Amino acid sequence: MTSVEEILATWLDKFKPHEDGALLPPHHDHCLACGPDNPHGHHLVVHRRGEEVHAVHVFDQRHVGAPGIAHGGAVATVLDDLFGFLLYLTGAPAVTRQLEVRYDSPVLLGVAYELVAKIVRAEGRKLFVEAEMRDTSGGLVAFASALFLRVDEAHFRQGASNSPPLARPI
Ligand SMILES: CCCCCCCC/C=C\CCCCCCCC(=O)SCCNC(=O)CCNC(=O)[C@H](O)C(C)(C)COP(=O)(O)OP(=O)(O)OC[C@H]1O[C@@H](n2cnc3c(N)ncnc32)[C@H](O)[C@@H]1OP(=O)(O)O
Repeated sequence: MTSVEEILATWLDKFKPHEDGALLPPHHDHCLACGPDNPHGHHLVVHRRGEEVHAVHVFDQRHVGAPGIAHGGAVATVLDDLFGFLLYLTGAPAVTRQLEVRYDSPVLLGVAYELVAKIVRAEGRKLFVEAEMRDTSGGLVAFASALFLRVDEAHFRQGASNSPPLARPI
């Protein structure tokens, strides 16, 4: 498991400019939504597309809610994390202060969906963002809006003494 200090050591590199079309780096290797080394994760892969970020994503049986349908919390996780890739376009880390998800249609397991997120407005530390998830016919299946707040390194150091986690499942 990567420690907070190891993540901090490489984090600022990720905020260097990324070209249009570039593959954007995961937040860290064990991030629940985008970390390639998290066996429970979504392994979200995200590219920059102009001033937006873009992904094609398939939920699998690990994310099941009702049979055959993705759990709403899993959908929210992916949308929240997609917003986290917009931060690479802003040049500064931020965290979710509020997230709202509208579920328009069931998100089916094993089916590809297209996700796009953008910054709607920036006011000081505040970033107002929106995302859409569409099926291959272009139908809107989910819409999310969120407020992210810029934070400094001290915010992330709050997890340092707990990484890897001290608590164990009982
Ligand atoms: C440089 C080094 C970097 C190192 C990086 C290390 C590794 C990083 C690894 C991975 C990063 C992953 C990145 C993306 C992953 C996906 C996103 C997530 O899952 S993030 C996790 C979930 N979120 C939290 O855990 C936040 C928990 N909350 C907090 O810690 C605090 O609430 C915090 C810091 C976010 C804000 O606290 P306050 O006390 O600083 O600020 P307040 O007072 O709440 O609000 C500031 C302003 O915002 C307004 N505000 C608050 N809520 C609002 C709302 N709902 N609508 C409109 N305005 C609102 C307020 O009125 C205020 O405005 P006025 O400054 O006075 O103008």
